[in-house]
Amino acid sequence: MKGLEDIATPRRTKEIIQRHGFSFKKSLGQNFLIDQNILQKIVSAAGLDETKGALEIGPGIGALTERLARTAKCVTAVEIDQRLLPILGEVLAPYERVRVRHGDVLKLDLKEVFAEDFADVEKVSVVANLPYYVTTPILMKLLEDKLPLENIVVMIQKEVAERMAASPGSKDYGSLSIAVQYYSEPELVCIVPHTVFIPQPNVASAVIRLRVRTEPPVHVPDEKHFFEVVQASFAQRRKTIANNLKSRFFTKENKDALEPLLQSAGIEPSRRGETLSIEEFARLSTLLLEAGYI
Ligand SMILES: C[S@@+](CC[C@H](N)C(=O)[O-])C[C@H]1O[C@@H](n2cnc3c(N)ncnc32)[C@H](O)[C@@H]1O
Repeated sequence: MKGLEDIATPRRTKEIIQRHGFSFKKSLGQNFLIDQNILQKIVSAAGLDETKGALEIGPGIGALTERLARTAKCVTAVEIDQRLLPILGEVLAPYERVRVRHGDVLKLDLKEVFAEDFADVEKVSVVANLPYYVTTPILMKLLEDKLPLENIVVMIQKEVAERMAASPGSKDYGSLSIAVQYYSEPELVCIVPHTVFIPQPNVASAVIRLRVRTEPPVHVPDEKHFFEVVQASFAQRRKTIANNLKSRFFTKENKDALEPLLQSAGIEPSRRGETLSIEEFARLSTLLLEAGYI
């Protein structure tokens, strides 16, 4: 917007915060962005244009929101902290296509939000600098609700981003990698230095893009059972897949049935869960279900 300094500069952010007497709440994961380049990278990674909508979670004082408002057709931003509402009302006043909703995103009916706010846009992406204390529940809610999303581009803790994008065989690969990769194709966009935030978080950060899949990469007869098998396989990382599955799904009487079943899925019983691909987990959970063990 002409004549208006961007929110995401150290000077304007401090000015807004001081003028409103705002104090950061660590318990709400409040680390605000003050760097134009990072904001540009986040918005570009989302592939927005004037036909698309953006859902932001946790707008703070609007640093990212104003960027989204300049790029997308419409923006909905959900903020839990009531103290930020008057600030957002003021700083976002120049932008017409922004709606701020007060509430906890985890309690919100997002299908309803989509129906009300995004009825006239072709595609919607979630774009956010997430509160780190609830990263995984928020992302799993977005993915499991099967919302019609194109991309999810979020700033999160670097370690969590690496786990989401990890491949089989890596130390970061686990049930979170499989859950995220079942619903999306993750890609690390960039690692972010502490200096782009006020106040600076005490963990490293990264931006990740999840391209939301229209169809999962594997077919499983029952998603709940599939994820149960995945969870069980990583229950104790040092144990073999056979031992983890025996402890979870088998009894003393029937445990000998597991090894032939693993063999028939093409999986050596001595392997560890962290070496199995999503396709192997799909085969395994289907066989376990068909044989009546789960
Ligand atoms: C890391 S800050 C990001 C602020 C702003 N987007 C920025 O980049 O400067 C996270 C924001 O999420 C808000 N928040 C925390 N928990 C939330 C929840 N459950 N639902 C909605 N917003 C939440 C916080 O109040 C804060 O404004």
